[in-house]
Amino acid sequence: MPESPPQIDVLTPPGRGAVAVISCTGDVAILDSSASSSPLCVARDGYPFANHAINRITFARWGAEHPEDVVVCRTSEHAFEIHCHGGRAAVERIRADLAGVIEDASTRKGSPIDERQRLLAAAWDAVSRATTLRTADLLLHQAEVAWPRALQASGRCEPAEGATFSADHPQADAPPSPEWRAQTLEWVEFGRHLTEPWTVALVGKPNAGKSSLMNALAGFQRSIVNPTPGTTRDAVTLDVAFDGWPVRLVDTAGLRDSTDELEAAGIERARGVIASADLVLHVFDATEPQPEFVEHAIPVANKIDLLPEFTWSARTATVSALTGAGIDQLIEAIVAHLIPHEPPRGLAIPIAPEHLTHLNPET
Ligand SMILES: Nc1nc2c(ncn2[C@@H]2O[C@H](COP(=O)(O)OP(=O)(O)OP(=O)(O)O)[C@@H](O)[C@H]2O)c(=O)[nH]1
Ligand SMILES: [Mg+2]
Repeated sequence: MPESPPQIDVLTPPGRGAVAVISCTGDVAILDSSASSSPLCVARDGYPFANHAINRITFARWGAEHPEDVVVCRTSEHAFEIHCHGGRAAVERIRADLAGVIEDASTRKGSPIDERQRLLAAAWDAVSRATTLRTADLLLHQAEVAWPRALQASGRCEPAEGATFSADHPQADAPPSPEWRAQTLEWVEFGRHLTEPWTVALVGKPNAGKSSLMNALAGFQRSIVNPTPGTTRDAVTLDVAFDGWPVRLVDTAGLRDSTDELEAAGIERARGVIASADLVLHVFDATEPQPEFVEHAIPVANKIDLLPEFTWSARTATVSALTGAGIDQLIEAIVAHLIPHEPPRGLAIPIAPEHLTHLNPET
């Protein structure tokens, strides 16, 4: 059975933090070696990491160019941790550098990381980027069951004549089967959103109650609410979970012709948000005439608490951001719109860019 390649995991949760912790299975000596002239990381005490005691922390500098202060700790003979600045760029740099030396070392050892190992590592990496329990469960199923199975099935691992079949010796460069490819490519967007939230933009005229609605959907005051039209000047985002699905709400500046330079810039930004959102909620004041709706948007009649009675078309959501009436139904409508179906359990779907490249080698 071939050795499994070292696994890199970010242990700190996704999002901003002061410090991030990256764990890596494998020998810490990998930090001392490098295919290029300088080692990946140098301990402040000058000793190679391989000489350091287990569970002792060591201050170190990461990288020769723009070095970064890190703390390295061997946690066992075959694992170590790197504690670094919690910003996304620092984490990504260390992860990429580590992946690079692991790949170099495997190639030098004459056991290059094959396609199957790379695809499985990418799936596990996606698991570590889950932001909700629901997506974590789906991603775990992908990494633990669906992808390993897909890489054994569909003719990918047909043993050569006379050879014994082994799941650990797949035919690394065999193309994905056309049946699986056709089925799984339907789930590209769904798979992407398991690690990146769906975006829902709230747009509409000034004072319609977009910021109030964002706060009502979130359950707390995120966006400034004011009777003065033109209060929100720039897009305000908030990450929430609806029914366990990660959703990024984007509150925008009210859409109107404005001579105010700052407000006009905000409105321009709002149009950009509309173009890139997965779903648009077009919020309007229910006491005012119904506007012409943004294409593909869900119309949302707000302030229904001010109306004794109302009749809107079935596709219009009716809410009061003030009293909370209709908010739960609106959340249900948002979820039904964003996630009308889920892939069948067991089907391996693309959850990392590496999976897409594997399925579409020409791109
Ligand atoms: N009665 C009632 N008032 C509401 C409701 N929602 C918002 N308002 C009021 O309407 C006014 C405008 O609300 P905002 O949430 O700031 O409106 P907006 O659409 O974000 O406005 P801009 O940022 O200026 O584009 C505030 O005075 C809110 O208190 C509602 O459901 N019922
Ligand atoms: Mg606002």
